[in-house]
Amino acid sequence: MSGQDGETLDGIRRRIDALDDEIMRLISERADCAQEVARIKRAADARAEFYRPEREAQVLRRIQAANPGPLNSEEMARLFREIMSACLALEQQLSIAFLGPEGTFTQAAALKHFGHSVNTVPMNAIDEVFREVESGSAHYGVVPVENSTEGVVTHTLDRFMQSPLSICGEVELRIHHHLLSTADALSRVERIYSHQQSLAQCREWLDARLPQAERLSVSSNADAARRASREPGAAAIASEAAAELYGLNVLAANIEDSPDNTTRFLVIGPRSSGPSGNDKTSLLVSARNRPGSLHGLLSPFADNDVSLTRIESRPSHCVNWEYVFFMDIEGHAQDAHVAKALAELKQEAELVKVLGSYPKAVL
Ligand SMILES: O=C(O)C(=O)C[C@]1(C(=O)O)C=C[C@@H](O)C=C1
Repeated sequence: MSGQDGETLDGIRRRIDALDDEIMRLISERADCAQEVARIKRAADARAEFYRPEREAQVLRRIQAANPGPLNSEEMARLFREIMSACLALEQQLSIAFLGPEGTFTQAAALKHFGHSVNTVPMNAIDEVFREVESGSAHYGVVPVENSTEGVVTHTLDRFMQSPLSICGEVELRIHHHLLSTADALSRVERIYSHQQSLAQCREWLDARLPQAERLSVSSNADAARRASREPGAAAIASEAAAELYGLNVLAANIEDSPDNTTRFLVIGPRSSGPSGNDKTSLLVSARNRPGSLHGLLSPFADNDVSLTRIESRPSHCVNWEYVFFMDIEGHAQDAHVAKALAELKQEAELVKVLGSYPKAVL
């Protein structure tokens, strides 16, 4: 057998072997560099942070911009994410608390962000993820914050009102829902378990294809998959990972109503990230109780050319009928124009808490 210019299959495979040797040598050299970086960080500060989200974002953005193909940029970044994950594990073995159980989209988001060389630790609730990181039992946590079709996860926003933790990253994940069951046909499905957000995201498909089946909301899609694996006649709406983990058949794939159904997750940790050159800042702001106060909260951004990309109001839980605003703005709190806007905002607002500055999601 020979290729276009007469090279035999054996010949190409010999070339691949030689390239693999070279790739391995280069990865090992890179890992040596990471160990050297760790020594420098340790010498500078005994309690040094080894994980540097801003540097990781810069590495991945540079790789995506320089990628010559034929692999697409997302795929190339995914490979480098794993190399970096393995290098970081040589510096420090990270444990990452996530909203479990095993097989949730939040776990997929944690692995997408940190790569597979970390320990992911499932928690039963968003509150427990926060507590695990607050107590120092886990280095970082990953929690869902908003979905493109169903809106914000209010539990996560509310938890920031009391938490000393900062946001140090964000992850965006395209969400594909599958109908999973031990049954082998749709006609045998009597009950469907899923998280209420997933049931909502597949409402039209369910109305059209399984109108007679009972819909039951449970704490997570992975919990739904676990139930479906035990109960005849039951199905779950969950991910492909959950299908594998619980040994279920995919009765129907990609049943979400919106084809670009995306969920955004936040990475929480003891401090926010340094500037990466393309960042976001999340704020918790409460207005003074006087006329025009909302206008006063927004004008510092307009006056300093800072884009406000999201504003969400939530009851403050301190005083009845008082509200706090969660805001996302473009830029890092250390960028001069953002720092100026924040200083002006502090003059206007009752309270301004910077929840964190962090690199915009890369992949
Ligand atoms: O540059 C650093 O600070 C490193 O520790 C190296 C490295 C990498 O492998 O590129 C590893 C971990 C950090 O999170 C960021 C980058």
